[in-house]
Amino acid sequence: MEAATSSRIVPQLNINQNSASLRPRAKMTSFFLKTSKVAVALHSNSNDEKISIARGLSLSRPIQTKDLVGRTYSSSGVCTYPEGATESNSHTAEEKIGVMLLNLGGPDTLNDVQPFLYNLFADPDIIRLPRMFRFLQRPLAQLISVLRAPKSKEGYASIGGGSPLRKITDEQANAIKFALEAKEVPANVYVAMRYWHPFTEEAIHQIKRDRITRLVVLPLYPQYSISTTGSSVRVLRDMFRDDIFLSRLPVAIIQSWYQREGYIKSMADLIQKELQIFPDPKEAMIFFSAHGVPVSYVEDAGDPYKDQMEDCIFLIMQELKSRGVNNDHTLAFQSRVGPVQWLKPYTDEVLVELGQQGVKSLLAVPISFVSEHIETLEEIDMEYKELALESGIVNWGRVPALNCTPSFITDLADAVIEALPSAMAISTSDTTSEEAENDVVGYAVKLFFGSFLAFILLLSPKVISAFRTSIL
Ligand SMILES: C=CC1=C(C)c2cc3[nH]c(cc4nc(cc5[nH]c(cc1n2)c(C)c5CCC(=O)O)C(CCC(=O)O)=C4C)c(C)c3C=C
Ligand SMILES: [Fe+2]
Repeated sequence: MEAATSSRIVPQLNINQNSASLRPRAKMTSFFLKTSKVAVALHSNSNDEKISIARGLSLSRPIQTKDLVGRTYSSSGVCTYPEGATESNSHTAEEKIGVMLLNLGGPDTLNDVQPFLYNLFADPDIIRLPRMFRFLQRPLAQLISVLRAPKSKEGYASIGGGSPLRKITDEQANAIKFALEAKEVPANVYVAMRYWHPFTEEAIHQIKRDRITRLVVLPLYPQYSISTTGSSVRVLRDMFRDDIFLSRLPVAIIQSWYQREGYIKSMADLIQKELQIFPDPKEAMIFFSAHGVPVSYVEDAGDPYKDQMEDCIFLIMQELKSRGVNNDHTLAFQSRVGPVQWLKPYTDEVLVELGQQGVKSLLAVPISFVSEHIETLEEIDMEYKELALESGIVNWGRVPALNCTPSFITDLADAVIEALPSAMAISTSDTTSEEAENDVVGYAVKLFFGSFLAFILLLSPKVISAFRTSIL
């Protein structure tokens, strides 16, 4: 297997990934059902230079997929049209590109912890209740959030009284904006958090106000899980379906990008650098620690998260080997919550076992998230470090999160550019947003005159007499 340049883009918001369908290195399909005129306008835009940057990217091993209306996509995301398809020159309006970064969100202060936890546990993609028990979701969320808040607060207190996620995600958004500008693709970048401010709804509101004409949705989770990207995309799907502007907005959703060459190389760089700090770099075990999910997600709901995680680690190790780094490595899962079975092996148990087996040097690599957060700063740096040292490990190191590492940010900007041409609108109507507004006005006018006509007819002598006859 080799790292590809490309990311995976969903054809539909409700795509149900299964691991078998995810094995191809790079999968690019369009998001929505129908060609939008703006999508076509990309090809005829007078400002062709910018667009050609997006269109010209290609991969060494292109994989082609088709969308529901028969358009073909190369794995670089470049959209080609079936023979005979015509391109319209009618739309020359200026493109306004938006990038929406999906992230989890975290409490800004200790007072935010319980409401943040409530939002998290009220998500049916986090606590998956059988349909007939869904009415219990909110009361249960209230109960669990209140019970868990004291422990969580302790954790957040120990890392400075709140989550660093908002600040770091804002910095990443700015960095991606600059990287896109440097590649001559100016864009507005929005942060859309799932469980705390700025919420997805706030980002969507701003996108509408800014009159964005093309949107790329980029989750800040390298691997797809029902509980992370899946949950945010479900929320977006509901919003897009119910909104006239959004349903006509061409959108591309990148659903996972762990296999991108830029990401794999950036992770390998960080690991290689951190290994140098050990007294004997060759001896240190590379310990990948991923955020867990309940086993039922993978086994019953078909969450591709575990497969993607293993694939991701394979690619990073392959990259390291190509650089002559041949250290042992292992993967374990951290941060389990509640009484159900989570993905195994568990990080805390493996650390103890490794210590008992005589491993002396260990480099922890957080792998499911690209910013520092409570689980790196508190769980790994404090709890797991202490446990490892108690268990006999002598030399402990931890790879920092990617945050705004330039090679990583540049790669995300490339992912956005590659996704742009495949953006499509959900709407099956050919009307533009302006026409859609006219539609609304037209509908109101028809309603008014229709009612007026009905009123006159009802008062006409014939109708009145017919009415009298039928009543009497
Ligand atoms: C890819 C990353 C993540 C997956 C998968 C994930 C699943 C998942 N998480 C919980 C429960 C909690 N997660 C919490 C915090 C949290 N989770 C992630 C990432 C993933 N979660 C991050 C980055 C964070 C930290 C945010 C921050 O504030 O820095 C928390 C709150 C903290 C705590 O009390 O431990 C909970 C609870 C479940 C149940 C789940 C899968 C079903
Ligand atoms: Fe989590």
